[in-house]
Amino acid sequence: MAAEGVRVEQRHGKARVRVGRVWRQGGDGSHHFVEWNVSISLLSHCLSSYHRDDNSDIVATDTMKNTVYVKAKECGDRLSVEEFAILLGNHFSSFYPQVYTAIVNIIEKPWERVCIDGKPHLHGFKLGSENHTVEATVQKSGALTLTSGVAGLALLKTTQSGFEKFVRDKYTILPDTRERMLATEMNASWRYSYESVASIPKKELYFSEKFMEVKKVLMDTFFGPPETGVYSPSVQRTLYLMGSAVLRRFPDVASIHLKMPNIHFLPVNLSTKENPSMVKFKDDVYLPTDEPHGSIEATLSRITSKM
Ligand SMILES: O=c1[nH]c(=O)c2[nH]c(=O)[nH]c2[nH]1
Repeated sequence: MAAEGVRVEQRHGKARVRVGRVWRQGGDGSHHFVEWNVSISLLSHCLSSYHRDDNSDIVATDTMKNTVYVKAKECGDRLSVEEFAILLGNHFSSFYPQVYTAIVNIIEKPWERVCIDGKPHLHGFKLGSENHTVEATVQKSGALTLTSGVAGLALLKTTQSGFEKFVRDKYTILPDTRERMLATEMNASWRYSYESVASIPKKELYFSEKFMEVKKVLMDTFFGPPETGVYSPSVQRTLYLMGSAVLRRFPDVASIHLKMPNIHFLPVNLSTKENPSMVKFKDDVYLPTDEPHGSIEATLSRITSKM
């Protein structure tokens, strides 16, 4: 809507609502625990608050924050972070007449059950490394887009990687190689094909299981078999193989975005006039670097033939 010749596109929400939830229902006395960082963004008809001093249509962001805790409390049974995001999105878009779209982002921290003397601890957890992310967009109609992801998955292999026959011009100094380290800190996100809240699988913890399986396919493809590995001719090629393996394996994944920075480990060579080979690089001593790094990303989806 335009007033006074000014168009307003707006949304409002609450960012970084942190919640921990324990479920103590295990028959064996075991506890389950999640830690979520929830961000909510609502698209709603509340232009009068921008145009005039009229807040009568605003859902207070403080109320959104409270709702996260109320809904966490109400979830008496364990649920996946995806289900919680959809539950919140569904609530906001259906409870308030003026809200037409709710976008819920959640980051789940990787708390993992510890093993003591080889035995899973009933209530002890340690923090792993990569986060589980989700974005659920829920429309008032019940239409859904659901994207899950893994953030900060650091992977490295010490061989079976090279880079050769690239563009060579007067600015190029990088030599061709068939022997280098390959390291990345990957962010991957994949969109599920479920298009409505009603159509998501009812199976308990379905998306938690999928998350583990997708991560496994990504890692298996990056590393190859344990004894032999698999040769990577470029980050681009490895990224493509990882993403297409996920599309092949999971019919309900419609597309996947992979962001794979190429984190460089530079060969170390040190010399003085007196000692020209103080340290001579023989694929052994490296200088790890954060910056600059290569940045390589792509989105893969199936080509559907229009027959
Ligand atoms: O796998 C790689 N892809 C590149 O695009 C690139 N560019 C570069 O300098 N090294 C590499 N390695």
